[in-house]
Amino acid sequence: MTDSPLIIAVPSKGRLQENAAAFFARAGLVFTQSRGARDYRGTLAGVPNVEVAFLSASEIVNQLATGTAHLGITGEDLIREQIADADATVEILTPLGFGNANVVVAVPQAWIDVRTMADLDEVAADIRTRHGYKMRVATKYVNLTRRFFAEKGIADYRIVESLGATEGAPGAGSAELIVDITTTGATLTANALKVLDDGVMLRSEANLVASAKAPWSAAAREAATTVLTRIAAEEEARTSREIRAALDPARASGLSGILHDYGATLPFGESKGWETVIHCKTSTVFDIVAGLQNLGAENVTVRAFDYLFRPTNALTERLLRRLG
Ligand SMILES: Nc1ncnc2c1ncn2[C@@H]1O[C@H](COP(=O)(O)OP(=O)(O)OP(=O)(O)O)[C@@H](O)[C@H]1O
Ligand SMILES: O=P(O)(O)OC[C@H]1O[C@H](OP(=O)(O)OP(=O)(O)O)[C@H](O)[C@@H]1O
Ligand SMILES: [Mg+2]
Repeated sequence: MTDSPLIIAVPSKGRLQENAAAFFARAGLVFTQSRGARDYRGTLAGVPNVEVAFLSASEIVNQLATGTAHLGITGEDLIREQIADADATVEILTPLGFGNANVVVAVPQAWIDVRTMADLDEVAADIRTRHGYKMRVATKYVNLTRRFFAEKGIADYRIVESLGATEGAPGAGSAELIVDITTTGATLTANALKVLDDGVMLRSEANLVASAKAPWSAAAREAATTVLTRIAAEEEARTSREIRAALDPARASGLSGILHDYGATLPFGESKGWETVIHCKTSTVFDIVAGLQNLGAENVTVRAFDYLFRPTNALTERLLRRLG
């Protein structure tokens, strides 16, 4: 236990696989897969005490919840659906900007008078009197659906658990409406379904998630710190730029206003001569360049980085704070 390795769960199939692999690669984290192994497992090149488990997005949630894996990439929809008290069990370290999809309530387009969740009350009553059964909702998001319908005051319905092709259920006659995940809406449209106006239950994306239940040995913490530090350095690099310019020392006092206005810094301290080096957020580059030119700066260059390592980073801090 004192030196049990860090286990990172990575999507091995489906919507998140490619983006997750690209995300780790950008951070300089390269998987080496042990071929022929019984287990679908790997390691991280150059980072000791790490085991990589290649799993489906839904199994990753299970392993984070039970503490079998320490870190994982998975969709927030699955976290909220599969873990009853997610905030007590896992720490969502950061959203990753891919795997975006909404969990929605959708009904047949033919129901022209049904636009909101409140309208479902009348639909349920109508189905009861006409057919003698409860309104049926097809979904694999059973827990999210129960929670959302309760919040909206809809109680007279029954869930029909669906394991695939949920959008086909109304057409097939096995349910009246559905709850499912959607990105482009193409599948809903192809099945003549529409999302209710207030029917977006959750806006989901892929997240980097830590388990609060896993055995966080000293070795696992150290490996996690290495991994998170690289991920943070890649993100910091992507969102930062370096500006270099020749600035007359006699006019350098004008610099502090610019730095203050745009939250920029002098990474090497105040310039001794003409050469001035600034770090700033990517979005502020051209405003700062204009400010420098107003001060008479010349030969202004802007550069991007591969990695930018700061003394601390939000990801590692967040994890260590949670682990106590
Ligand atoms: N259409 C979509 N666009 C973007 N992300 C999606 C989409 N559908 C699902 N996702 C995200 O990817 C996660 C995994 O979905 P995916 O369908 O790839 O899983 P899977 O491993 O194929 O498992 P299953 O066979 O149960 O669907 C979803 O829970 C969601 O977070
Ligand atoms: O809004 P859209 O862009 O059309 O995407 C939505 C579809 O994508 C997912 O299915 P997937 O293709 O993963 O197949 P699955 O049902 O086998 O998981 C989801 O379950 C929807 O059916
Ligand atoms: Mg799928």
